[in-house]
Parts: sequence; C-alpha cells; structure tokens
Amino acid sequence: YQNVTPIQKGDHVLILGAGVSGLSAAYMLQKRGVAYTLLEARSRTGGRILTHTIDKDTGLHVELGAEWVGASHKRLLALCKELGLEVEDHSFRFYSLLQGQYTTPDTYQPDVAWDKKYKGLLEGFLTKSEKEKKRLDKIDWWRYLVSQGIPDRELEMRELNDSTDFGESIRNVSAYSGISEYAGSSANNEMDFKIKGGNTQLIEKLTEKVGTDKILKNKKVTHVYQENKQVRVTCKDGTAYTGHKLICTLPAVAVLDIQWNPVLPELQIEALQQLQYARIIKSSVLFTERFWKDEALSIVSDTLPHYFFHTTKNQPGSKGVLTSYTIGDKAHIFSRLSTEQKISRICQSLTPAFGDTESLAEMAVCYYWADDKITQGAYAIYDVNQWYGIREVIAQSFKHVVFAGEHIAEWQGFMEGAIQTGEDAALALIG
Ligand SMILES: Cc1cc2nc3c(=O)[nH]c(=O)nc-3n(C[C@H](O)[C@H](O)[C@H](O)COP(=O)(O)OP(=O)(O)OC[C@H]3O[C@@H](n4cnc5c(N)ncnc54)[C@H](O)[C@@H]3O)c2cc1C
Repeated sequence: YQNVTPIQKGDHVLILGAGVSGLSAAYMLQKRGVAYTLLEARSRTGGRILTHTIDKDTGLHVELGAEWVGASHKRLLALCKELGLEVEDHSFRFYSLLQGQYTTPDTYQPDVAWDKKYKGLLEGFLTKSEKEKKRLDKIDWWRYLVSQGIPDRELEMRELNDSTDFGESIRNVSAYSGISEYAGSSANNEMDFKIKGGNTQLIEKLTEKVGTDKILKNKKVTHVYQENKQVRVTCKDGTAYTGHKLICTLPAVAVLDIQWNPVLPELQIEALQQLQYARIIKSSVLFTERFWKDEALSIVSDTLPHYFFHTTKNQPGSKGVLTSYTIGDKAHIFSRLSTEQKISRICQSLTPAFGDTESLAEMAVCYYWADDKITQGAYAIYDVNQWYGIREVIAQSFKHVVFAGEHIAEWQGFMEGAIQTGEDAALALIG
C-alpha cells in the first residue's frame, strides 16, 4: 500500500463488499474512530464464508465456503481471540482410494528417497533470492516436480492432494505458488481448526462490532466516480453514496463488472481479466449414521467426487456429514448432476471402503462456486508468470481507491489473506 494519501480528520470511507476482508477493514476503521459505510451486493454478509445448518433437528452444520483455520493464520487466530470465538480441532487423517483400492493412513508407504528430497526443496526455498523465486514463477508446479525427479506414484498423489488445495490441476499453478504454499504451511497444511459453531460466527461477531446500521445489503455497486476530493458510487437500485476514500474488496470479476470513471488503468484491467478462479463444488451428504467410524476420516481419491472428509467432526450426535470437495474439470462435470445423482455417485465411489451406503443418505446440500454469479469461482489461482506478473498490478491503488481481498494477499486463497489485506488497506488510509 505505497503511494496512498491518508485520510484527513472527518473523512468518510466507503467499503465495497461485506465479506471478511471488508468487515476487517471496517473493524479497523471503527477502532480508530474513522467513519465508514459498507455496501454489499448480496442479501447477506460473509461472502465466501458460508455456514449452513444441514439438519435443523440436530443443528449439524457444514461449511459451504471456507472450512479450515490454519495454525499459521496468526491474524485470523488473533481476531477470533479478540472476539471471544473458540477454535476447535478440525484436522484429518488421510486415507486413499485409488483404482478402487482403499488404503488406511498407517499402510501407506511413502517413497523415502523422494520424501527426503522434497523436504530439502521446501527448506531450500526459504533461502531463495527474489531472482530465483521469479524463475520458479515461470514454470508450472507439475513440470517443476517432474524436473526434480518425482516418482510417478508420488506425482499422482501430489496432483490429487495439491489440486484439492489450489482447486485446479497443478499444471495450472506456478511452481512459485506451489512451493511457497507448502514451504510456509503448518504440518497439517493449514487444515488445523475451525471456528466452534461454524465459521460464520466470525462474520456475526464482526458485524456486531462494525454496526449493522453501517452495513447496507442488497447494494450492488455498478459505478464508481472519482472526483477531485471525493468518490461517489451508484448501486443497481439507483441509490448513491459519497465518501472521501474507498476500499474495494471485491473479487476480480466483480471489479471488472463495475463502470469506473475515470477508467481503471489498462494494465490493471488486463491483469484482472487474466486472473482465474478455481472451480470447486462442495457437496455435503447427511447420513443417518457415521459408518466411517473414524471421526477424523478424510479420503483422497481418483474418483469424480475427488476428496472426502467428515465435516461434522466434533459435532454431537449419531448422524454425520461427509463432504466431497471436487475441483477443476471434475467439479464442472459433477456440478451438472442432479442432487440424487451426486449422492449416488458419492456413495458408489465410497463402496470399496464401506460397501453400499446409499440407503443411509438422507439428503445433500451442494454449492458450486463457479456458478456463483458474484465470484464466479472459489478463490484466485495464480498460473505461470502470474504471481510476479499480475498480482502487484491488480493490487495497485487508483486515486481515492485502495484494493483488498483474498486474491491479492500473501496468504492468498485463505481467510487470513482477506483479513490481512482488509486491515492493511484501512491502516494505509489511516496513515
Ligand atoms: C469452496 C471454498 C473453500 C475455501 N476454503 C478455505 C479454507 O479452508 N480456509 C480458508 O482460510 N479460506 C478458504 N476459502 C477462502 C475464503 O473463503 C476467502 O479467502 C475469503 O472468505 C474471501 O474473503 P473476501 O472478503 O476477500 O471476499 P468475499 O468473501 O468474496 O467478499 C467480497 C464481497 O463483495 C461482495 N460484492 C461483490 N460485488 C459487489 C458489488 N458490485 N457491490 C457490492 N458488493 C459486492 C460479495 O457479495 C462479497 O460479499 C475457501 C473458499 C471457498 C469458496
């Protein structure tokens, strides 16, 4: 946030988007006594944090958006503490289901020599120069691993595991993005905790602090006019709001959807157009019993539903929910099935592990983020040449406007990154 002119006493800040980034920005401004208004297109706050009660009788809930709080996510953890929210263990054991063969974690035999080499590559990354990091950004993660001699079976596992993290094949991920993610992550790869009662608790607490009267819902901003000393926005419903500065936390497609006057710099528009968002569908199936027995069950598979985990771990009762987390091309194909077909497909995929379970499935709730009209994807994915090529350009402030959000953060793709950029944008304006 260089070259940002700070606000003056009495100035008013407009914040576009009441996801966790916009709410964190507002909370920071509120603590510093700065006036603000949040404008949110949806009829709810939270954006890509979306807890859903799947079974009203038992209160079992699932996360349709962000799931895990990582052990390295210091700002998120500090915010939870400050707001009196408890985080609970949400880590899993990894089973695998490959070519119809079900394998328990204790029987999986990693390739010892490759394991050692891989650990060395991650450690080595931490001392790499900027020049070397930029070089890594020029090739994809898959090709980089091949160039380092990864055995075929390990490559297959990395593709299945890492594509779950990135939401697309690792051929669409720059080697810089891949290695920096794993070199900087906790032992559980940031799949450590979740907020007790659901991640939406964070949104509710932030909303309380920020003030419901300051958050205007159903306000889809369509135009941003920047004048000499102020910024004016108009919304789809014809209403208009004025401020002295603006924090824009919208995902790339939503930024491009706005008519900017004056227009955004051409390079920034091109960069926003190049940024892809991962195709992810989460399908949560409610079962009448937890036939999988292991509360910490998760299964990496080569089947269409891709990755399964026991979402209701730590939630009481005999009923339970398995969520399938399907990515990329698979997500698109899976999303086009009816809910009944999705349940069947999930149960069929699990047959080698548990036999016929379809009669135990009560219902399912599915959310395909690529079909979300506002985000058009789950989270940003930085392809070859993009981390160093376009991220900074997208993040560049423009007159009275400062940008924030998951897609431009160091902890990109995580709640942590959304919070960090929201807070930092507010601090940059405060000066
Ligand atoms: C399937 C999935 C799984 C995930 N898993 C994890 C995880 O395990 N751990 C983790 O930490 N993170 C995870 N994430 C990422 C995390 O959800 C995001 O990083 C974070 O919630 C993004 O917050 P944000 O405020 O930047 O964006 P958003 O939450 O998208 O907020 C932007 C807001 O802007 C609003 N908006 C858009 N256009 C306009 C407009 N024109 N006018 C007004 N408002 C507008 C939107 O409605 C939205 O509310 C996951 C995300 C998804 C989708």
